[in-house]
Amino acid sequence: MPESGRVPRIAITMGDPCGVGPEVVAAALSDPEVRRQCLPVVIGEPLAFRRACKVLGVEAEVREIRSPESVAESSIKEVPVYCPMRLEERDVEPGKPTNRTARATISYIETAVRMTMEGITDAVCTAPINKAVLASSGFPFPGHTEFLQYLTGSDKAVMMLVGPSLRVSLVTIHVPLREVCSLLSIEGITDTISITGKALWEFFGIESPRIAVCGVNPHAGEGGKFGREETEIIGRAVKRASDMLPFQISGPHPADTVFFHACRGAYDAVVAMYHDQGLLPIKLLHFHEAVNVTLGLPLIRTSVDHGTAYDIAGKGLAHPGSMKAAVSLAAKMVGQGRHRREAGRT
Ligand SMILES: NC(=O)c1ccc[n+]([C@@H]2O[C@H](COP(=O)([O-])OP(=O)(O)OC[C@H]3O[C@@H](n4cnc5c(N)ncnc54)[C@H](O)[C@@H]3O)[C@@H](O)[C@H]2O)c1
Ligand SMILES: N[C@H](C(=O)O)[C@H](O)COP(=O)(O)O
Repeated sequence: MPESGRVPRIAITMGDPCGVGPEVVAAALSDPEVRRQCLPVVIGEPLAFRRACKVLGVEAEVREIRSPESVAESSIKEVPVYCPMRLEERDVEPGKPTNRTARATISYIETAVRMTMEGITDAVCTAPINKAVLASSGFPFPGHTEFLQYLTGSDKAVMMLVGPSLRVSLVTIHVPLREVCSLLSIEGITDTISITGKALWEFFGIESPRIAVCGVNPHAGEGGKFGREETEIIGRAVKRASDMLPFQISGPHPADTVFFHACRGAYDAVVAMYHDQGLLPIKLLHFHEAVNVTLGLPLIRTSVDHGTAYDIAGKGLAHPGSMKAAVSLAAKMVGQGRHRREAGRT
């Protein structure tokens, strides 16, 4: 079947098997609406997935597949699970990861990316990893975003969180607050605006994206009195991006009010300067329904808006809303991307 006709195949990584990942994946895949939109393949440990199904009372037909290609043979009723690295019971105990758990977690991401780059699957959707656990096992990347940039050989990856009424992209991602201002550059901000606008057009069906860019200081610097980043860096990036790109770009806006207007429909996305500036408003409004999307890669990647939540892992308490939304958005992005490519050919 041609790529354009097939139901989107989504490689869903289980994330840390000791976190809430297995539960939210199992719950999401038991939702008929999610299943209608895609053919999923779970990349992770079957022990953890079966345990999650049991805790939730989900009756899933779990089929372990021996090779990634076998996903194509799955029936609509089954949940194919591919396991690139076997673990034992002691490695998947909720809240108690081991070094082997960390290595397996990394192998799930590598496998999902490889499958998608090879065209076996159409998108990657990831359940949460624990960054501190991975770091203590020697993993050199701060999170998925930076690892995916490395695995796909991309120049830049942009983190965008997508909620029902707000989309937010970040200029800096997993860095200490004290380093943020020294990491802001005209080029970096311009590239973030550019990648954001292109993604809004390609994957979200927005013909002429409206992008608001935040300042970093109180009142966007108050004309230089509260900081000069707005006049010397951010304002120049907004000017350069407006000259170069076919989008409606404005700013620097005071960050304390721009999100209020954005979530009421004034903008299609807000570009924030640092992690909590952008993620705080969206998680406040949309925790359990927002999706983390990585832009700038040669593949589609979505993820949940929450972490491993060890405090509730294995108890059947984790809200699956963000995981459902992440799978669903990945499928929609596959469809919208195909639509744009096909329209470009006609
Ligand atoms: N997509 C990802 O891989 C991702 C996203 C965010 C955080 N993390 C990582 O997760 C780890 C823990 O991070 P954290 O403690 O800051 O955030 P967290 O999201 O794991 O937990 C924060 C709070 O929210 C609750 N919570 C989280 N998910 C929930 C859900 N689905 N349903 C109900 N309650 C939920 C937790 O119980 C906790 O009280 C860190 O290593 C962090 O880096 C990973
Ligand atoms: N910054 C994200 C959040 O707070 O939701 C989260 O840490 C996930 O990041 P990666 O997708 O890079 O793992």
